[in-house]
Amino acid sequence: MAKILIKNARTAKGDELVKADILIEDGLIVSAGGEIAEEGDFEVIEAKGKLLAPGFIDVHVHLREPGFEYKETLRTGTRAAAMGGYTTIFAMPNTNPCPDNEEVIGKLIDKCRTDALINVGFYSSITKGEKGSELVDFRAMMEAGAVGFTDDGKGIQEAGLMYEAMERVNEAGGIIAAHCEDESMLFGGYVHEGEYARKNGHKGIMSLVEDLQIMRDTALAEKTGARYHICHMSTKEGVEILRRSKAKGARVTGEASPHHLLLTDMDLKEHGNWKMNPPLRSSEDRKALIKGVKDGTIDCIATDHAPHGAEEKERGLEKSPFGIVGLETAFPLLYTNLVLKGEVTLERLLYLMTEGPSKVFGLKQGVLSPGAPADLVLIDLEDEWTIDSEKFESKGKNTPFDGWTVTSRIDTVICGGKIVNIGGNLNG
Ligand SMILES: NC(=O)N[C@@H](CC(=O)O)C(=O)O
Ligand SMILES: [Zn+2]
Ligand SMILES: [Zn+2]
Repeated sequence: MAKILIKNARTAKGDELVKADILIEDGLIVSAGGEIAEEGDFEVIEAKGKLLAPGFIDVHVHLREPGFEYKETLRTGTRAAAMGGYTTIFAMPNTNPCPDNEEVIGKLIDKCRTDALINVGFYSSITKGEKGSELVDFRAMMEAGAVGFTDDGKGIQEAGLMYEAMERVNEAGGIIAAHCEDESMLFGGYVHEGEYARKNGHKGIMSLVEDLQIMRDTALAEKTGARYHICHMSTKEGVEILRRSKAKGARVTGEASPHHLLLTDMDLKEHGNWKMNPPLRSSEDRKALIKGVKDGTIDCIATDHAPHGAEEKERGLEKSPFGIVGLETAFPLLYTNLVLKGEVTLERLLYLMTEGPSKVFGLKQGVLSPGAPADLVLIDLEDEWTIDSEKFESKGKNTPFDGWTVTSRIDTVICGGKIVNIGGNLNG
């Protein structure tokens, strides 16, 4: 494989951008930082001061294959990811069939060889068919390549079942990623129980729906010693419980999604594109998530990219399915609205999209060190553009951010030493 030298890029160090060249060969980083002489037989990419970072890692993506190919496929979802600067994504198992056995997960891993533009990892479900009763064979699923275990889309309703799952996942050396939702506490709610729901006559979802399972599961993780990761955290109480559990030494981590970091229930509109699970919460919740992002309580940012058909999302807040897309807008939205507004540093944001998730799942990606996979992104931090969902590579156009103007654009994406996105043109 060809050698590539990227000249005159810049990396984020504290509040500064420092000049960096990077040399890659055979799909790996050979050296990074400082100046590298232009001698030898390699392709040179002139970065012209663009920001260089490890390719982004998103540990929470819905690719919808098999079973819901009209919403997304391995191909369209990984193309969307490559547009967003991602080089590694983990796909959720709420598909049909569901990867709860070696055969289904094996087929998905195989199909990625032809269909995926970037690295894809697959979660196994925790229970057979995500039905919440019979546990999968955790060891066998890990041997078949599962990156973790989740029943995402649903919470595990019984404490005893989660306890047993943690015991077995721990024995197998795996990690549970939990969608926290106590269904007995829903009472028909579909948006946050807050000001917007009250004013507009909608049924609310209490924060407790999420917090009760976070309390229960952190207690179970403390008892069992299992690796436990909280998906799409949305409440201030949840952040505080995670902070306390970490202080006790439990092996617990958490992720937050761009929409929960940027929007509140008062941003809701009467359209399905503002409906997701967990729902947009209050401004105190949003502030607590940002605090968690800054102080290290929250370990990574994950989009929870959840594409749906346009007609499904036309059914309004009450009747449309939960979920919004996120892969193609995450970095520009967060850079524009958190970094440029002084809420979070660029270095911290990048950490949460690279090394943070890499550490949670024990990956070799996510760093710019010699020997690491050459998964890289170059970003133009000055370019200003307006989000237009019609231009998405994703089949899902369901975003509340349509029409938002953002600063920064993903310019080049290299995955395993191969250029997969150059100036928005995808390769492969
Ligand atoms: N987040 C969502 O609102 N929807 C997800 C399921 C999930 O992540 O819980 C989906 O599969 O559409
Ligand atoms: Zn979920
Ligand atoms: Zn999800």
